[in-house]
Amino acid sequence: MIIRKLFKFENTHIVRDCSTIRCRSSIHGHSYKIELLFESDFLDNAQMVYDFGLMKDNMKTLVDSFDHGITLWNQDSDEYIADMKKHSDRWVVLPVSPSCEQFSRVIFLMIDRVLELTRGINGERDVKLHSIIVHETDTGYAQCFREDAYSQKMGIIDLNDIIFSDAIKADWKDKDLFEKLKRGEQFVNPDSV
Ligand SMILES: Nc1nc2c(c(=O)[nH]1)N=C([C@H](O)[C@H](O)COP(=O)(O)OP(=O)(O)OP(=O)(O)O)CN2
Repeated sequence: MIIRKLFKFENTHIVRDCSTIRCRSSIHGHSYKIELLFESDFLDNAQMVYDFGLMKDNMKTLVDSFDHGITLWNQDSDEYIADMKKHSDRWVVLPVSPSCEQFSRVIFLMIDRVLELTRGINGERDVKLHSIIVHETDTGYAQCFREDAYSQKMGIIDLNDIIFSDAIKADWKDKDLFEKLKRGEQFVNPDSV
């Protein structure tokens, strides 16, 4: 069975080198819709695959980190990156260009790591991240499956190369969340949310 949780955020970017002129030459924003799809053959003690409420802790924190921020590609010009950081407290630097394809890969890697490191305490079994869908507009989306997220052909993405600004981290309940994720520390789900 597959279950799906939808999150939303507002984010701005420029996507260098694409064919769409407005997209490559003007900073613009999107109201992103992010779908997290999980699968399991089993149900937990509440006869759910994975309680939606549990997704509103670390998973939502990471997705919401992009809200009202600008996403920057670390290969963009130093001048552009410095200027954007000067005018926006909330920025994320990625090792990849912020197309919706790469957004979906980045978010897959983060959510997959959270799931891998989180111990469920309500009988959750064999829950796997099926895919991430990133809707950039009402008419265009990318869906990332496991093989895409870890694809050498598309380029390996290293979590160590993702940088959240201090203003973003200041909003996190656990300021050390991403460091813990990168170090592989275990999380335990609460019994109530
Ligand atoms: N495969 C991709 N194509 C495009 C991406 C992308 O991430 N992946 N991104 C863009 C731009 O960001 C652009 O803002 C969105 O393009 P488009 O779908 O053309 O947006 P519109 O709102 O103009 O779409 P309509 O269907 O005409 O309303 C470009 N391409």
